[in-house]
Amino acid sequence: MKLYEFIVNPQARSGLGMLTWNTLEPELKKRRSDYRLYLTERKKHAEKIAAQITADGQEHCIVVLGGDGTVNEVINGILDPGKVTLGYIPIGSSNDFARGLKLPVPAEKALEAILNPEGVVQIDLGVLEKNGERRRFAVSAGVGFDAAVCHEVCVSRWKRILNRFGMGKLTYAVVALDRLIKDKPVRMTIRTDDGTEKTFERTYFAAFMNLPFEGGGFKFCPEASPKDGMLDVVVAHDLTPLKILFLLPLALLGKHTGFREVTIFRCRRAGIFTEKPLALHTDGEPEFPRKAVAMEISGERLSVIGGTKAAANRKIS
Ligand SMILES: Nc1ncnc2c1ncn2[C@@H]1O[C@H](COP(=O)(O)OP(=O)(O)OP(=O)(O)O)[C@@H](O)[C@H]1O
Repeated sequence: MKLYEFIVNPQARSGLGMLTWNTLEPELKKRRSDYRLYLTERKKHAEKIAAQITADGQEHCIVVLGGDGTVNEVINGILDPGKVTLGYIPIGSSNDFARGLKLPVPAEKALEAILNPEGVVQIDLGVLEKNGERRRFAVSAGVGFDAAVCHEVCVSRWKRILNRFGMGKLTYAVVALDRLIKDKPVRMTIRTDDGTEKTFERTYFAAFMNLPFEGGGFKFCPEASPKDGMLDVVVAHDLTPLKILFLLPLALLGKHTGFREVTIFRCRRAGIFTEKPLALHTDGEPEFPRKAVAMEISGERLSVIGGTKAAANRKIS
């Protein structure tokens, strides 16, 4: 019988993680499923747990119950992504991993799809490289404004307050407005693996995307695919704050792409250079600010349990 290793973030979405686990565990017991439970106790604990589980070099089925941040920690702890099948029960505030892969969101449905899998999707993983250190990402990594928003969301009391009303996603909008007033755009140069160099004089952010959505549903790179071995890059530059306010709602629908202040391109690897250290994130988790970083598609692939048969076989664009 398959052993499911459940890594549960009890604090995801301000405590919903534990409540959700408590409603799902009886179902596992009823079905006599073979499972082990690991509750995360602090930041980066999921990474340690995933490292311990996979240290034997064998194949494992790891089920994550949490948000995008917990998924990020788990993929960074895994020894060899090629030997892991990942199930996901999305209960975070943003859920861009589930959204991008069209995974079922209601916890009962997500569990059902994991226990009775009708297919898996093989996805690429991205890597952010800084000072010799490598961090994998599944959804996206960003430099600048979007990362500064992630930093602030992590410490924001708004997230706790809005999560109580099931509106945690709104935190990103509230914090983004605040940053918009405070942050000044900077000069950024991006060098890609095909030898192209692009310089943007007044850059708000650059996001390197493996999946189409980040920030709780912003469809920044509508064509991003986790299966094409490429990163889709979106750069927001030369904007006025007013124009950003105009474009952000359009970005929820992926309708921001035709504007000249939004540059989108594709690459396998990119070096990013800025005049001052900028905030960074991988899958919404803040990283230490740097002036020079690299992003790339890692070449590793991870199997993710799909939803229904239709979802598992559906072409993920
Ligand atoms: N027991 C814990 N106490 C406090 N923080 C924890 C605990 N376990 C994990 N964490 C941290 O909680 C953070 C957020 O977790 P997660 O991403 O799962 O939920 P979320 O923030 O609600 O969702 P999303 O990332 O989708 O917005 C992660 O940075 C993780 O390290």
